[in-house]
Amino acid sequence: MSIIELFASVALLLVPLFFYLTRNSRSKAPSKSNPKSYPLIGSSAAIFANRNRTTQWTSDLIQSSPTVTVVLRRFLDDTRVFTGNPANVQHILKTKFYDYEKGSKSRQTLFDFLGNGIFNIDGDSWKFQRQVSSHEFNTKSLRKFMETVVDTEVSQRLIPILSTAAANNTVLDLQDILQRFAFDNICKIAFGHDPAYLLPDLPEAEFAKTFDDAAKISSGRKKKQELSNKPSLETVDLLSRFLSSGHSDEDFVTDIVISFILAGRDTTSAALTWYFWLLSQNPEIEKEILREIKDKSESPVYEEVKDMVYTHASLCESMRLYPPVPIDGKVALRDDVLPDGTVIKKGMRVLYHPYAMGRLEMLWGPDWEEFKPDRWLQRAGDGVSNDGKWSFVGRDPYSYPVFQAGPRICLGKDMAFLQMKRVVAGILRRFKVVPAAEDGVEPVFVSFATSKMEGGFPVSPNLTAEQTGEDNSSMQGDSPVSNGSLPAHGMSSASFGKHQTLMEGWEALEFDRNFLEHAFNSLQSGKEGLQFVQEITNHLQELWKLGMRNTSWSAP
Ligand code: HEM
Repeated sequence: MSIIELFASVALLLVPLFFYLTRNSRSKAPSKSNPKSYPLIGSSAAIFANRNRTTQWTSDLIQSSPTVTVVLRRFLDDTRVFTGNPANVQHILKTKFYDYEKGSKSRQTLFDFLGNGIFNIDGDSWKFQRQVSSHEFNTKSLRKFMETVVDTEVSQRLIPILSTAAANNTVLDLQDILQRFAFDNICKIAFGHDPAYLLPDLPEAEFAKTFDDAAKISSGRKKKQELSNKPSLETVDLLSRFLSSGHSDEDFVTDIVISFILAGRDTTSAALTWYFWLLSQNPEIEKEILREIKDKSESPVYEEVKDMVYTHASLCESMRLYPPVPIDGKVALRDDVLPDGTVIKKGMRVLYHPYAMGRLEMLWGPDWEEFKPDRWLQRAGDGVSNDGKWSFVGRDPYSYPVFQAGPRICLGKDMAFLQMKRVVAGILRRFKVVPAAEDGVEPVFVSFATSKMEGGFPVSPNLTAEQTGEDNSSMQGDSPVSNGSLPAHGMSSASFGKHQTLMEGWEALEFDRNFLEHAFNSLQSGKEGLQFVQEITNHLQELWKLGMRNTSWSAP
């Protein structure tokens, strides 16, 4: 075959391939909601150019799309659909629940870390874990345990650290503090042991090391007698519950507990970080919250927390603008058409976008940019004889899928609100959170798995005697701590980043995978992550060998 004939044959083969690969890219002209698409590479150039602000970029595309859905083609026809349309969200999360799954690619990637934990499975296995976990989550005793854990962490760690910073006029990174707080909490609730990550000196320990410590400490509770002698609130963590309630499969318990730790770590802290920033910009709203909190006891009982409707509304409103999980999605198991007409091919990722949806005028009105807890409230009474009490008006979960929606809606939602309201009450009773940045400097929203404030959230916690009526000096005298301060200026992620934590590894990840996929990749990239998994697994194996499942104590 001559050279010319060879070229001709190759060209003949390539031409159909070229037309196949470019068929979509030629179908639409670029527009505000439709970035330029090229043969073979699709919109990869625009995706790359916006890689540091993908949440905002995809949100802008959705906002300017008439259908509030955007189709982005990546390399070699790898297509992703981003939608802000509540009907589409309902379709993938509920109506066609069994046609949209986490997907096998995501499952395989995450398997080594999450195994068959609730986050990583579909079908009957998921259904079973969901039932078991919902049962444990809805017990009054777990709620009480959680209240004790949160109140202890607030009074013995959080407040002393803030008090000392206020007394010494130092600046703290509130984002870091809240992450440490959430980590201590979730480990205590999941394992029953305290990793002590929120300490006055804000240890720079590697995140994974802290996990290791937690696992090591938790081996102390392996003593059978200790457990049977202590059927108290202190021992009703999730791990003990699963083991003692007949779920004796070692892998099952390991996987489920790891899923919970992951779920509870960065979500509530992300929500609260943005919440305190919004309050600092909206003093009138802060005052209203304070009015509500001051009515309640110092350690409010459950009914009092439930009654904090204005605070509840303000948290919902804050997560509307800054959702802790800004983008999440599923994979189509078969060809489909979304309610808005978008054609879905088997294997495509369909992502719903809570961040964009919280900014849609069609859902929230022309004042969507305003932080307005009133959107979630109405005055109780008949409208004429107004008794002045607020009542909460929830929104359709498909228009506000901040906790996902449908059968897989977040299991920890109620627990998260109870925790957050207790933290808000604990802090606002005593402190005014003042951002250290100059007025007018807005923090930057960054999102990888969960949302973060770029460079942290430097604040000066000011004690507010007029708010509490307390003698603050005595409070500071009581506090056992702290040098918990960080430099006020020039703070960047790097300044907190000496330790290669899970969080940081996490942050290096691609934007549009589901958030557990992110977590796994980062863990996989560091020895520490795998070591952590090993530790937990070892711990559970030992626990298993010691026959903890046979202990006879029961939860109160
Ligand atoms: C503000 C706080 C929180 C937010 C915004 C939030 C949000 C979410 C979202 C978006 C999902 C769906 C993830 C996916 O499947 O891709 C989810 C699932 C889940 N969340 Fe949360 N979460 C929060 C707090 C918590 C807490 C504190 C816990 C437990 C300690 C928790 C436990 C779970 C569990 C177990 C699932 C999996 C449910 C299932 O697949 O059936 N979450 N959450």
